[in-house]
Amino acid sequence: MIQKKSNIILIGMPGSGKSTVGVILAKTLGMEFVDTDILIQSAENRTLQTIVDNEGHIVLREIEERVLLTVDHKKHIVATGGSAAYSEAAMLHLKEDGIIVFLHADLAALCARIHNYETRGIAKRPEQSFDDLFAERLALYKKYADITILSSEISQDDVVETVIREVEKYDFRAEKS
Ligand SMILES: Nc1ncnc2c1ncn2[C@@H]1O[C@H](COP(=O)(O)OP(=O)(O)O)[C@@H](O)[C@H]1O
Ligand SMILES: O=C(O)C1=C[C@@H](OP(=O)(O)O)[C@@H](O)[C@H](O)C1
Ligand SMILES: [Mg+2]
Repeated sequence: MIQKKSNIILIGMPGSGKSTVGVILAKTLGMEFVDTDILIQSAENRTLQTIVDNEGHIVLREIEERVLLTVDHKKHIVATGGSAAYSEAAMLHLKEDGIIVFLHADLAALCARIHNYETRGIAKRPEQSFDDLFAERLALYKKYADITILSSEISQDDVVETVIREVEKYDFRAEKS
């Protein structure tokens, strides 16, 4: 028997809309919302940028993997951080009960939305440009995505509508039981 998925997992670059779209999706579908960046900060009792500043981006990715592997939420919209896709173990764990939705915005749209590239706690090499990070990650997001939504040119509300339309084609149970 095919196990229906109960979560929607949002992945994508910083600025792709995971956190903001995630909240609207949860309200629209009557589901719960969790942002894994907040789970990390609660577990660590410090900000993501503090982790990067003090211990570097690799340690942030390791902490993120640990936290993602503890996620056992049901019927949640899960907004991940942009670096979640570096962990194969974490992505496969989230996929067990989640449809993975890649919010794919192009570089120009992302740059227009992100104004705090150096202070947002991004898990990147210190000298790494946003363009380079985008190129490095694209293959990872594509690898894990069940659904890809092109979100550069459309409003947050239209992204929400598109996600809902696309997940309906999957084995997904959003209804409350
Ligand atoms: N479809 C969209 N159109 C325009 N702006 C958007 C869209 N999606 C998100 N944004 C804006 O981009 C910024 C970053 O969004 P955010 O949800 O924090 O991204 P993420 O969690 O993926 O890093 C926010 O200011 C948000 O309002
Ligand atoms: O892309 C990244 O390396 C990161 C993005 C952040 O989340 P958003 O994608 O929500 O900005 C956060 O997880 C962390 O600071 C690392
Ligand atoms: Mg976010």
